Amino acid sequence: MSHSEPPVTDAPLVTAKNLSLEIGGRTLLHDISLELRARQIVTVIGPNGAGKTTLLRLLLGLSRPTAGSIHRRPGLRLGYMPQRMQVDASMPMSVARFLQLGQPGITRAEADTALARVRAQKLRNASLADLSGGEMQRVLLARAASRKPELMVLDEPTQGVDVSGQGEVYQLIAALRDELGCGVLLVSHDLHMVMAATDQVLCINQHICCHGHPEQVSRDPAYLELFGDKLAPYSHQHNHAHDLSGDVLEDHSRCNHDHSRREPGHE
Ligand SMILES: Nc1ncnc2c1ncn2[C@@H]1O[C@H](COP(=O)(O)OP(=O)(O)OP(=O)(O)O)[C@@H](O)[C@H]1O
Repeated sequence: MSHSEPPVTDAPLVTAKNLSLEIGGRTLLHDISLELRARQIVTVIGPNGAGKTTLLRLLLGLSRPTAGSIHRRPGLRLGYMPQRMQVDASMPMSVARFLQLGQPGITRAEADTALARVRAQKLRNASLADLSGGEMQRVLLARAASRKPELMVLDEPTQGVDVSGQGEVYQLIAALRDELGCGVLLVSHDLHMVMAATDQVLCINQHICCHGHPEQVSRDPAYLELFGDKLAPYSHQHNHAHDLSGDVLEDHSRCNHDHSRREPGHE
C-alpha cells in the first residue's frame, strides 16, 4: 500500500448524534441520530416539508445544527446531487464542460469516465439546456460520482424521471456503490423503489418516526400512518375505455390493461 492511500477502516463515514435545528423559533429537526458506513445505501423518506433536504445539508456541513454533533471521517470525499438544478438556457454549456465546472482537477477523460458510469457517453457534447428530465438526472449523478466519492449524497435522484426509468436510476446507484465502494445517502419519494433497493430507511417528520431495514420499516405503525394511503394496491373500475389517442371507445372490451395490478407510478 502506498503512503498516500487512506487506511482501510470500517469506521462510519458520518455519525450524527442528537441533531436539532431551530430557525426563527421553529423546530425544523429534532433529536436525529444516524450513522452511515461504506457500501451502505441509506434512504431518508418523509412527507413534504419533513426536513429531509435540511438534514442532508446539515450532514454535508452546508449548515450547522443548533444542537447535537456531526462527525465526518477526516478528509471524506463527498459527491452531492442537489434536488434542483437551474439551467440558464441563454448560457449554452456542454455536458462535458458542466462536469468539469467547479471541480478543479477533473480532466476531460475523467468526465468521460463519469458519463460512461451512468451510461450517458452520448450526451457528452449535448447542450445542458436541451437535456430531458431523465437525462439531466443521469448527468447530475455522473457529476456526483466523478470525483470517486467515499460518500454520495443524492437528493431525489429520480425527480423528473418516468416510472420505467426510475428502476434504472436505482440500478445505476447500486452499480456506482459497487464500483466505487462508497456509502450512499439519498432522499426519495419512490417508496416502492426505496423498499426494494436500499439497505436502511430513515423515516422522518422533523424527528425520526422509524428506521431500520426496509422490511422492518414498511411494517412500522409510524410508517403506515404517514404513508398507508399511498401504499394501497391500485384498483379502480372504468365504465369506459380509451383508444391510444385517448378517445373514448364504444367497445369496452378493447381496454385490455390490468387495473388491479399494483403500479409504482400509481401512488
Ligand atoms: N433556511 C431556512 N429557514 C427557514 N425555514 C427553512 C429553511 N430551510 C428549510 N426551511 C423549512 O423547513 C421545512 C423543511 O424543508 P425541507 O426542504 O428540508 O423539506 P423536505 O422534507 O426536503 O421537503 P420536500 O419533500 O418537499 O422536498 C420547510 O417547511 C422549509 O420551508
